[in-house]
Amino acid sequence: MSGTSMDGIDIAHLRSDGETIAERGPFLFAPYSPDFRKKLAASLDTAKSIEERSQRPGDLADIEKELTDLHANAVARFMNEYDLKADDIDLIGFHGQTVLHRPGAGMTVQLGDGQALASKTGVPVIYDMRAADMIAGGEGAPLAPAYHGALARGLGGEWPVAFVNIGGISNITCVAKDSGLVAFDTGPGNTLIDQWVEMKAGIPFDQGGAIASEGGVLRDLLDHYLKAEFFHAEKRRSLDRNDFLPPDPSAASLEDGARSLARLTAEAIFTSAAHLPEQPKQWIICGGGRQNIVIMNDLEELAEKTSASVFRAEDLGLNGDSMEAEAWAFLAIRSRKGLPLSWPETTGCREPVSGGILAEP
Ligand SMILES: Nc1ncnc2c1ncn2[C@@H]1O[C@H](COP(=O)(O)OP(=O)(O)OP(=O)(O)O)[C@@H](O)[C@H]1O
Ligand SMILES: CC(=O)N[C@H]1[C@@H]2OC[C@@H](O2)[C@@H](O)[C@@H]1O[C@H](C)C(=O)O
Repeated sequence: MSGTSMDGIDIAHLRSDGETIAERGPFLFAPYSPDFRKKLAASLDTAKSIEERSQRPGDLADIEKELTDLHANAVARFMNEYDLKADDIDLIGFHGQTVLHRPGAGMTVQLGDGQALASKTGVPVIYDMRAADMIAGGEGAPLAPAYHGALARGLGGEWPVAFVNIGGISNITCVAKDSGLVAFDTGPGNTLIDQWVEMKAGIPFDQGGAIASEGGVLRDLLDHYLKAEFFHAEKRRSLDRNDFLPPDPSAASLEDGARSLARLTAEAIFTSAAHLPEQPKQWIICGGGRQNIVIMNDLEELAEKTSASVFRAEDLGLNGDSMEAEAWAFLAIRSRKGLPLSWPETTGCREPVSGGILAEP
């Protein structure tokens, strides 16, 4: 799995029948080099000219090849580190890198050559898992909810339970005790914070929220984002990384900007969650944003108003870094068995729909 923050490749090993989780295995993160991150960032602009999803304008074909090779190398490292052979792995779930996501136009593009990954690793690969959902009228995202639902069944405590993934973009899955899942993207996660600290100080992210904790919230800056139609529209929709852009560098000091954008991440989650049929009693936070103490404190403050509790995934024995990669393994198994990856309540598709393409080595 390589997410919208474009920081690297997450690899997780999962044993499951696509319904329940038998075992969560080891995890490895293979970071991209600063050079490759730059290439990926530039590829988002190049991808804007794509009119048909198989097109690879400019250097996108080269980047796709490099990305696939990096994934194959990361899989080899993972197998070596954990003493696994190709025969020990039934399937690889391959997300690829989203470079364009336009649900309104029914188009989502992930770079990544599933066939080449299967040939290089010697393991069957399931890839392109978002496309079928879009053909069925869905947003193409989020897809992790199927896995959040399976994880929730193993938890105790009060219901409903919400899983919030704070990655580049944030998304929520709300699981009620006796009914299905409701899920949607909630707004900016870490991307704006990453872009802001990069722009102002040349650093890739605000480690631990240290910069934000030195700043103050600029309410006007925050309200400008929260006024966006995305938060108030009747219909929930999925986000492209470029749907929200960072503030102008002159808009704030480094610290106040980081503080305000951290607050935005937290308030965006609660503003979007107001569209849920029922408010969660437990909030489980995963994704890199859970490491930002300022975001976490803001979430706790906002949850207190509804007498709900906020947990880091680790508090409940889960792994907030590997969860998305585990989800892609789980989805690959479901795809192989023809089980749904998405439902009307998770992506807005017309009926439950499976998806993904199988590539044999
Ligand atoms: N120690 C940390 N302190 C603060 N922020 C962190 C820390 N570690 C990671 N992050 C943030 O988390 C981001 C990566 O999160 P994650 O890997 O969950 O995103 P992703 O999976 O790429 O995105 P998405 O879920 O949107 O697809 C980084 O870009 C950074 O902003
Ligand atoms: C198009 C796309 O890649 N969307 C990502 C992105 O990152 C978070 C959020 O936006 C979510 O909708 C999705 O990823 C997660 C893993 C998902 O589909 O569940």
